Amino acid sequence: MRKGELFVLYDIQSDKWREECGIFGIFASQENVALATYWGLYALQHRGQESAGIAVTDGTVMDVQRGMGLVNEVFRNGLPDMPAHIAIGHVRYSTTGSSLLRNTQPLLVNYSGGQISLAHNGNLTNAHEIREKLEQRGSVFQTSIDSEVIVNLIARSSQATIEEKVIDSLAGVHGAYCLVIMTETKLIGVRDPHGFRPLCIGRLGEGWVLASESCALDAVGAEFVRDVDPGEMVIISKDGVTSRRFAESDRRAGCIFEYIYFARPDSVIDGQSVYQARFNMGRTLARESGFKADIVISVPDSGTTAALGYSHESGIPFAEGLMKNRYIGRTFIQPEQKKRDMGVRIKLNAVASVVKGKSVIMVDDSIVRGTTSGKIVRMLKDAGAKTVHMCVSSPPIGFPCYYGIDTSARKELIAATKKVEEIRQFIGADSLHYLSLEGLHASICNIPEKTLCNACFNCEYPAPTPCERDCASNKFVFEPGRN
Ligand SMILES: O=P(O)(O)OC[C@H]1O[C@H](OP(=O)(O)OP(=O)(O)O)[C@H](O)[C@@H]1O
Ligand SMILES: NC(=O)CC[C@H](N)C(=O)O
Ligand SMILES: [Mg+2]
Repeated sequence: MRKGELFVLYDIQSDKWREECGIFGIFASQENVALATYWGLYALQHRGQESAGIAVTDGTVMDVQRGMGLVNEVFRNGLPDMPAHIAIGHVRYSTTGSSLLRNTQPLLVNYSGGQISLAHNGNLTNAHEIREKLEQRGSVFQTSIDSEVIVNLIARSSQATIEEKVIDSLAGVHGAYCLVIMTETKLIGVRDPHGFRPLCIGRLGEGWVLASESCALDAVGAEFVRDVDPGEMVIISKDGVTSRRFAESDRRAGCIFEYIYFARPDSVIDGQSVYQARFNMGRTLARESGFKADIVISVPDSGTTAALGYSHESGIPFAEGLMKNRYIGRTFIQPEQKKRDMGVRIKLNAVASVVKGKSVIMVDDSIVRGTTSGKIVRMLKDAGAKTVHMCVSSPPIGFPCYYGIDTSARKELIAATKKVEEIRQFIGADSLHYLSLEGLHASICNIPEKTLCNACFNCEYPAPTPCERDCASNKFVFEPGRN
């Protein structure tokens, strides 16, 4: 580094091609609800690392604290400081609207009916159109996120109760949304009719908890009760929990990538253990690929469970051939350096004593741009690995996601333009095998195949997308951008 040289803050932890948000809500008069939300968000940190926020109410007023960064950074100086019996929280990875302080969630607004706070996981595919119409009718927006459209629609609704206002607001909204909504006296949870994103409900003493994943219920000592159904609204008040079906689902479409990568392996989503699904993916991958080698290694963290399954099925011993720096967070690097190269090297390193002279099967959950796998294959070879067979526990990702995952544009997806053999050459592996879509479905054995969204693999989008799409020519007229 030269003296006086400019440095940029590069968030290696956030250099992820795809994440989404995590939401949490609690109604419990006996608990410190702000603290419980903090721990809940901590457990959901893997779902979004750009910003975090917690909103609380004591029944009369609301307060919200939001900031950029990880949960422990945002609340370094304390939590919202008021006695409260309801709280909601959010960890964000932006899909619509840039990663800015003004776009952090939960949103909190005053309207004629009082105050309302909302946190959203998902992505609305017609938010731009709705926003334009609302602006023409005089609405003003404080953020550039899609989620604010729902808040605005709720505030404008002429329905009498908050439940009716929420239902009214969602009638014309398309895409993916799991919501936690807080009023002064109620906590409301909503899951869109396709059930793209997960949302579950738990019991904590006399109180109730809503969370994106069951691992957050575990973190606060809540007992899992059930998943919120697609098209269902749950209303929690001092009188307990009531449920309303606000829309019929013509096609249930839970995101398949929750099982492959997003969700924590200790979570159970819609009755399917994420760990078991990933382990099965590894076993199926071993049967499909038939590769033989001295050792099976994983690309930590998310490739590890599938690698264990591969080792179990094939009888080839599992070894830790790559180490991940567990303290990886924000790092300063020189702007002219290739960020991702540096990122991979800081994040992962080969264990030469494990891989030297060995033929290696390396299991990872996905290849997106191919940057991670390419660097790691080189790293392993430099450390003395004889051969590297790459096994991927998902099919090639050829199509972007519009339902809450900030996927790369299609042109950045390596499988959109290259065949498997070309990808193998690009990453420098000796062989490459992707899990088949059939093998993937067989691995997620508790969920019927037809109720999952596979659009990133087969271009079969279960709900409207925000662009004109021509599957035959694979041309997208409009790629959703950031603003
Ligand atoms: O082909 P690429 O564009 O390089 O992306 C693919 C890699 O990204 C993801 O891991 P990530 O770095 O998010 O970390 P994690 O597995 O530790 O969560 C995924 O598990 C792959 O390893
Ligand atoms: N990843 C998400 O679920 C993001 C939620 C919302 N669309 C936002 O950008 O804030
Ligand atoms: Mg990974």
